[in-house]
Amino acid sequence: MAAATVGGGGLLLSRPVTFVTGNAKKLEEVRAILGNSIPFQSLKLDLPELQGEPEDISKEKARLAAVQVNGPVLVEDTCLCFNALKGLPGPYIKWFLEKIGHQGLNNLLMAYEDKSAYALCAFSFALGPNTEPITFLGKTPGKIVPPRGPPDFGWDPIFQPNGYEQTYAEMPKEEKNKISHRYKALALVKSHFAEAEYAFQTDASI
Ligand SMILES: O=P(O)(O)OP(=O)(O)OP(=O)(O)OC[C@H]1O[C@@H](n2cnc3c(O)ncnc32)[C@H](O)[C@@H]1O
Ligand SMILES: [Mg+2]
Repeated sequence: MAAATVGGGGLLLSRPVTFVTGNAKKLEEVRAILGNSIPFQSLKLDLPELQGEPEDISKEKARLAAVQVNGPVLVEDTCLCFNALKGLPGPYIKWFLEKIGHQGLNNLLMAYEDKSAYALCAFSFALGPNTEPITFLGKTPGKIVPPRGPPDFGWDPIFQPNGYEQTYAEMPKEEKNKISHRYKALALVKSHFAEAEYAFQTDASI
């Protein structure tokens, strides 16, 4: 069993939460943003790239991860959505980026005045296999610009958040982590964990 109720209304989880991702940069940011607020371990696993609406993709990712881990899991799926293209590439940004790169993504918007976009992060948490995942969304609006800054992480060089002169790539990491789509979604994850009062069974308590 993945979880049991404990005194005080909290849930006792049989294992620590596993954050499943194949992306080292994501993991780095999640670690930096969460600090010690939620104890988790990570598992490098390339889950299938699914199709559909961001929230549904994230939930399905959590279901697949929970089966693999056989315990509580956290996953996330990130979208980069162009308003002129009605939200595309959205969840398909990974392949668009891989195939056409930063310049190609700029070119997609050449026919449009509107360069506005938003970064969307959908975290899903599942207590274990056969449990319905809960999803937390974080969204940061901005615009698509010609690449500026170190090309360390995905599309960071072409995304300039509203209210900033710098792209995500040009900003100090701490600054990105205060305003990012990932930060906003994780703030909701943290609140959920605080409210749910999950307790984690350690070896000592088994
Ligand atoms: O294993 P998972 O967690 O799925 O990792 P992934 O790299 O496959 O990630 P996604 O499926 O969420 O695809 C999102 C794409 O956007 C990129 N990406 C995700 N977050 C980003 C961020 O904050 N800044 C820039 N690029 C990002 C990422 O490198 C992918 O190319
Ligand atoms: Mg992926």
